[in-house]
Amino acid sequence: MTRIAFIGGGNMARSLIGGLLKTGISASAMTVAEPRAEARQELGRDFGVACFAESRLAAAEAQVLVLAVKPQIMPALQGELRDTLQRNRPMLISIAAGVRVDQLERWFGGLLPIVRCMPNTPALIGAGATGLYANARVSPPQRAQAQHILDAVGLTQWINDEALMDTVTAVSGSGPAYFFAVVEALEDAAVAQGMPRETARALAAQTCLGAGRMLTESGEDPGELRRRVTSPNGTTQAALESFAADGLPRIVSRAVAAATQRGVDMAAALDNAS
Ligand SMILES: NC(=O)C1=CN([C@@H]2O[C@H](COP(=O)(O)OP(=O)(O)OC[C@H]3O[C@@H](n4cnc5c(N)ncnc54)[C@H](O)[C@@H]3O)[C@@H](O)[C@H]2O)C=CC1
Ligand SMILES: O=C(O)[C@@H]1CCC=N1
Repeated sequence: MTRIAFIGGGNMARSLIGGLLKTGISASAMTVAEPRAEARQELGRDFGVACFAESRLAAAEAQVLVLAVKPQIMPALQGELRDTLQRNRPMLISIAAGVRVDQLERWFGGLLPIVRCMPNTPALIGAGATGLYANARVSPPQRAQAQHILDAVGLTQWINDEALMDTVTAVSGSGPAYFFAVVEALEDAAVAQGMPRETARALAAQTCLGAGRMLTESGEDPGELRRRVTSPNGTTQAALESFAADGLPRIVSRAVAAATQRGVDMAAALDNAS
């Protein structure tokens, strides 16, 4: 039985643990390191996993360590985990935004198999999207193991060029927030025209779900799906022309560039701090 230790028991770790339990992995195969006593209690109560305040205790028997702390905390884990990593040589799976494989190798040891991945919050409901990148030390069975862990919470895509992991973060990692922001704006626009907020929210949210399902279930190109909604000189065309006049593609591409750059900058700040 592969033993998996989660270092950090926050939102993303909870979604992965919940997903893995649903795939049939036993709670006894998982441990969690989490400094907050209340969070440890909740993890034990909700999932039946053993929780520890100290990382080295949670990691002691694990073949896989999922590093699920905030990027800024990552360098501090090296002291807590050094002995365990030297003894067991587990595979590390980092889900931290921005943090590069060469940084993880510097902090935790260059000989370790390391997978850098970027999930997103829909993982909480099993509808996540994750990009994964592996260093050369990850064996084919370990690659399959890493994929199995992330498959438990949604779709996975391997990325061969690590530089594109910051793009993954900017597209699917942060992406749910973009759609929430569009739904908020749609809702506000409807309210401004006199619609009750509850009705506006229900219509906007269900439209987001319906469009997402058509995209993922029909196999059709998004452009084709858009054209099918757009009657010549109809209402959709009026809205899309307004989007085009306001430069929607440029707005989106600038936002994605800003998010990508922030990931790069976050990693650079860790270089300077560690
Ligand atoms: N929230 C999001 O949309 C996404 C977040 N991520 C990444 O996932 C990571 C975790 O994010 P969340 O789960 O949202 O954060 P979170 O704040 O919910 O969880 C982090 C947990 O780590 C714990 N922690 C702090 N110091 C620790 C230590 N020394 N040892 C063990 N645990 C420690 C904290 O108490 C907290 O419970 C971050 O690196 C983030 O970049 C990745 C994809 C999406
Ligand atoms: O905003 C962030 O930095 C994290 C990474 C992706 C989603 N949330």
